[in-house]
Amino acid sequence: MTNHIVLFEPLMPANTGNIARTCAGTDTVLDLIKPLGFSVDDKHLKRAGLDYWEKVDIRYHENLPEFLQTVTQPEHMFLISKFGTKTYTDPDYHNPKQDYYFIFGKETTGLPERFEQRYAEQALRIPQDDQHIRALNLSNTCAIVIYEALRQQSFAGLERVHTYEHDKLKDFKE
Ligand SMILES: C[S@@+](CC[C@H](N)C(=O)[O-])C[C@H]1O[C@@H](n2cnc3c(N)ncnc32)[C@H](O)[C@@H]1O
Repeated sequence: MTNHIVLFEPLMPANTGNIARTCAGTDTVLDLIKPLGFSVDDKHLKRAGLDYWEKVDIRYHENLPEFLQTVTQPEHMFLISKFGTKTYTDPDYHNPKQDYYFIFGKETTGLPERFEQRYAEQALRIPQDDQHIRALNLSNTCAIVIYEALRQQSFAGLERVHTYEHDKLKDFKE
């Protein structure tokens, strides 16, 4: 089973850097659909994700149709959209034989309307107060959704208990 975070035409390097860090920490593949709003040498991207970039399985796609050709199980592809009529916690993500794809829109305009309409049944919303904000921050939504999938997968492959030499809860150091 592989989880994928898919970013459609991301614009802001700091967001993508943060998301790369989340991917590195959760063994999640990062699919980037071009055009990107930054160069991979961008200093903001590096500042947000430099230590992690090399540790992430990053796959670049020239455009949305090209990305879609790589999805072997379209029924396990989810559009993360505030227009979704289902909640991101509704689907079952726990099957170890499946790959799961979570597709996020660009910071300004989200996902293309036609794409949202075509896969409306697979669009998931993260509940929010629409009177106060128009949308959540992209990198936060990635973390929210991937951790729900991981929770359902019993955090397989991740350390539930830390492996650090120094234990702040136990070792007392002046
Ligand atoms: C800043 S939002 C873009 C908002 C854009 N105006 C739109 O129409 O979607 C960037 C991306 O974050 C995700 N997002 C933000 N808030 C969300 C929410 N409440 N539910 C689901 N996805 C959300 C979506 O993937 C969205 O495409």
